Amino acid sequence: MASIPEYYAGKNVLITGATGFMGKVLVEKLLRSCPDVKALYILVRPKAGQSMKQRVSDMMKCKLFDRVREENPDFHQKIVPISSELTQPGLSISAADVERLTACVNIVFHCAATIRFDEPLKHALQLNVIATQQLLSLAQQMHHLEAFIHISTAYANCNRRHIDEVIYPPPVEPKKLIESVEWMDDGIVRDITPRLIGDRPNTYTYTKALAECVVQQEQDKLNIGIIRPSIVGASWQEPFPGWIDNFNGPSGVFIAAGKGILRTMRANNDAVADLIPVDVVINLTLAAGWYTAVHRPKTALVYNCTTGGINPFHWGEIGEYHHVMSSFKRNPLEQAFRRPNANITSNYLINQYWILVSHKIPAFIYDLFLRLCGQKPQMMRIFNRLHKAIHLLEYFSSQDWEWNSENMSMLMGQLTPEDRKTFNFDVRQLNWPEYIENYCIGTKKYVLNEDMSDIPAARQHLRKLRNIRYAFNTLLVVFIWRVFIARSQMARNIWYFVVSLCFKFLSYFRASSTLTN
Ligand SMILES: CCCCCCCCCCCCCCCC(=O)SCCNC(=O)CCNC(=O)[C@H](O)C(C)(C)COP(=O)(O)OP(=O)(O)OC[C@H]1O[C@@H](n2cnc3c(N)ncnc32)[C@H](O)[C@@H]1OP(=O)(O)O
Ligand SMILES: NC(=O)C1=CN([C@@H]2O[C@H](COP(=O)(O)OP(=O)(O)OC[C@H]3O[C@@H](n4cnc5c(N)ncnc54)[C@H](OP(=O)(O)O)[C@@H]3O)[C@@H](O)[C@H]2O)C=CC1
Repeated sequence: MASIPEYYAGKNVLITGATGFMGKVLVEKLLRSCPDVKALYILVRPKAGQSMKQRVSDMMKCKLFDRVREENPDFHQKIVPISSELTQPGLSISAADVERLTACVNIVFHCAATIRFDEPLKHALQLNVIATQQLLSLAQQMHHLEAFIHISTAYANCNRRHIDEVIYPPPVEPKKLIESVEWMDDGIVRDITPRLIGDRPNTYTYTKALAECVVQQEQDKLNIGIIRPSIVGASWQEPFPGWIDNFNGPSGVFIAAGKGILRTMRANNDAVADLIPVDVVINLTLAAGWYTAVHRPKTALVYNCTTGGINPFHWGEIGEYHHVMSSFKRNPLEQAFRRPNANITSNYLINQYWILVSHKIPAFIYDLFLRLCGQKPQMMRIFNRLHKAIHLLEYFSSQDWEWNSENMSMLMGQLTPEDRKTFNFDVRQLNWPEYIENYCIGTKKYVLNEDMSDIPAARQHLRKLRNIRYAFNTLLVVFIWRVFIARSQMARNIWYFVVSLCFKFLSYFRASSTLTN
């Protein structure tokens, strides 16, 4: 049987979402580890005033491609951009491009989606469900298609506690919902959204569940694989540790904590923090593409791509052992607002207390200071945005899910020893403290584009912040002393009583230690 690189040799691959976080890693890994792949057709739209070509050329200059660029400087010749806006009829692919794709594509990876939690339902439906439907229709016209791999999310069924590798019945028949929403104006759809999504937290998980159902409906006509990653984080090993390029999920939280802005967050310390490195997801995806094409399973196979059941890591471990905080103290971010020191609690009231004391009051004081210096206040605005993001994420950090990941283990068993190394998705080998350290460094280097040579200056800045805190605390004690204690006879009596008690306690200890010696 062909190995994974042998299978992809000479194949034409179609990828949606190639300009996104996971899509880029998929393109890079295919080019690097399957060097004989024939061509990668990527569906790209023009965006933010940039043409499709410009976007693709910028993407290929990205540091992520350094390794493949070194190994094969002409790698870009294998990338064929196809102009496409997925929310438009026919995915707005030109007739000539449709002809080209249907004539040659052998395998499709569908990564594109809107992953925003606050996306209006109509738009989320358009992109996550209708575009998937349209892509499936296009796939059916492809004469040489061998596999269709759809990227879903492990949280598509987050309304369940135990999630098997099956496609659950959809909350509503997607076709009916699409037809009804079509004629409604945006206001009506907004009003009925909470009723529709029911016990799911957002339109993202809801539409991803519907998309799985749409994909399943084609399982008799296509060879389908569905990958369900949990919380996708920075790369573990490939192409280098710690690569990350966005603020989504935990990355934004880590950065906010590293900058000393985020000081408290609600999470269940005992719940599993089901992070999964992006390179693990992509290795599994490529292996699943190979397996689906070679073995042609009769029904769509679902792969829960998670770590919790195999090598669990808990939110409490991030807080308790301060993996994130200690990493940012060793490798501080530039111009931190305060020293990194975030507290994780599951208690709503304690969290609210810290939000007031450690977020709102410092933001108010800082904004006051900015106003006095004649500058525009900004901290309160930053905190409001942070609270909005955190509020949307807390659903995922406050609960526990159990995913069955048997298909992931089954797939691993099917690989040759060589493929198991090249396309490693064995998360038992993952060392969490080391991974989190590289993740934090990755946010500094690749998301914030900060230079590692500035670390001594950043450490100096943290020392300055610590001295400011000591000075502030001393001033506060003196102030409290002056205002509350020095002015009241009773407070003074209590104070002297406490001091004399401490003194007696100390004398007793000194005496007893002299006796034992
Ligand atoms: C030490 C403690 C550890 C505890 C750690 C717990 C982590 C618990 C993670 C669970 C995670 C589950 C994940 C499910 C797994 C999926 O299946 S899928 C993918 C997950 N999807 C996402 O994470 C998308 C979530 N993000 C959103 O929906 C939108 O960005 C938001 C949060 C609604 C904000 O929307 P918006 O106000 O329009 O703003 P947007 O333009 O997106 O960003 C505004 C600013 O906020 C920043 N920002 C965006 N996202 C974030 C963020 N997550 N955090 C902070 N800042 C952010 C942006 O950088 C931006 O800053 P500027 O560049 O303007 O300075
Ligand atoms: N990140 C995560 O934690 C997780 C992600 N997933 C799933 O993985 C997949 C990839 O996620 P990720 O890479 O993080 O997401 P990104 O947001 O980084 O990428 C989304 C991709 O979809 C493309 N896209 C969005 N809208 C359109 C459109 N209208 N027309 C054409 N292309 C469009 C984007 O293109 P453009 O650059 O033009 O915007 C981009 O390439 C998604 O299906 C997501 O549900 C699952 C679990 C967790």
